[in-house]
Amino acid sequence: MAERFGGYQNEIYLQGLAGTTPALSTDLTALEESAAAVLTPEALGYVAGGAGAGATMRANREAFDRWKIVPRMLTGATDRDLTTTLFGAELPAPVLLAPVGVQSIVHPDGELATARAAAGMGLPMILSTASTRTIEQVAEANGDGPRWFQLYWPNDQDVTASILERAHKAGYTTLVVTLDTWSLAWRPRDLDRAYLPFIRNEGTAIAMSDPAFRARLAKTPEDDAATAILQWVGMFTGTDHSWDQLVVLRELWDGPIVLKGIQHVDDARRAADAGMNGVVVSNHGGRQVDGALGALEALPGIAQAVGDQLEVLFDSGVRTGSDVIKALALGAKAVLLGRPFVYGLALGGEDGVRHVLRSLLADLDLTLALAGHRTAAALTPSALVRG
Ligand SMILES: Cc1cc2nc3c(=O)[nH]c(=O)nc-3n(C[C@H](O)[C@H](O)[C@H](O)COP(=O)(O)O)c2cc1C
Ligand SMILES: O=C(O)C(=O)c1ccccc1
Repeated sequence: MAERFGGYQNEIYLQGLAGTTPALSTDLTALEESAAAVLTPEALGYVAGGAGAGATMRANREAFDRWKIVPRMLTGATDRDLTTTLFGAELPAPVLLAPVGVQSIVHPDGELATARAAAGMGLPMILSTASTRTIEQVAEANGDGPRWFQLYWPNDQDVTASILERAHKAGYTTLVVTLDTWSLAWRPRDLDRAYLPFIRNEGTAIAMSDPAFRARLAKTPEDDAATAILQWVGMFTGTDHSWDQLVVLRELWDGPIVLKGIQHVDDARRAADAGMNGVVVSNHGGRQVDGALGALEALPGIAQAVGDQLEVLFDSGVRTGSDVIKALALGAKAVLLGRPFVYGLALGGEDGVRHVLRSLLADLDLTLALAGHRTAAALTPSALVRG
């Protein structure tokens, strides 16, 4: 029988009989405000901030608000099935943890806490290239949980090859190549504080522990951190690539490859033509092109064009169970959860991330049921109306 994620609701009410209420809100949209009380202004600005004037961050939410669920009655939705299959692996629910760099700025356990919480739920964690722990440390914390690796594509092929080899050896199964952040956007909340985590050596652990990266340095990062950091910035940011170069990654990675940051139908088609296995329809949570369309607006066209050839995933603005339902109904196979789990991490470490995931899945399970659907995988646009 499928796992009953909605059970978290009963658990919370029963704990209430013993006088206990949840340590963190069950309203994931409220967590940013709670996290503001525990984070430094720099870390909060980095996580919550977006590009430019924040128009695309707002557009992400507005795009969800434009679609409404039309609930159906007496459909026999008592026993739900949230499972989905991605690249041959069954997931308990259509949710992954988005790649988020520099997690030590919000909690000392950083990516290790996230890896433990994700493994406990059986949901894939996507480890960022800008992690504050090494590929191997996160794999160990993740144990037998599913794990994917996100690549910020270096401009050095030996370093790329070395990082991908390490990820493969450490049991990361799927490669996510992020295309929309080859350079950081104009982000006023960070600029006004002159705050950039990785020039303070936060989020560079993977490169600093990499033999190919270290071979490029005259002195070790331990002896000369400043030079190593500049080398990191030059190698991992500022270089765009081209569609032709994807063949290199195909040669270096023996497993599914997913392109993240796809927003145009033609780019989704090019991904399919280039032999890629999936795309994440995403605008990076409004952190890159201010004025770009809400990510959900891009989803239906892309799903229609390539959904039969590629796994179409989605992120940017997912906050509730109904958001997940909308994205699935509009053609996503699964969604990536971003900022909400980072706030959970900030507020409660591993327990905080687990609470956020359990809350989202309980909300998804109950909302799916009450909207009259038994399985998440069978959702179609007919579950929605544009209002
Ligand atoms: C603090 C922060 C760091 C991020 N770091 C990365 C990263 O290292 N690699 C990546 O592909 N995406 C990164 N992202 C983008 C997320 O993977 C995801 O696309 C985004 O958070 C979705 O938007 P949402 O959080 O508003 O739902 C980051 C997002 C945030 C908020
Ligand atoms: O801040 C981001 O959105 C992001 O993707 C990133 C890029 C480089 C290092 C850390 C995070």
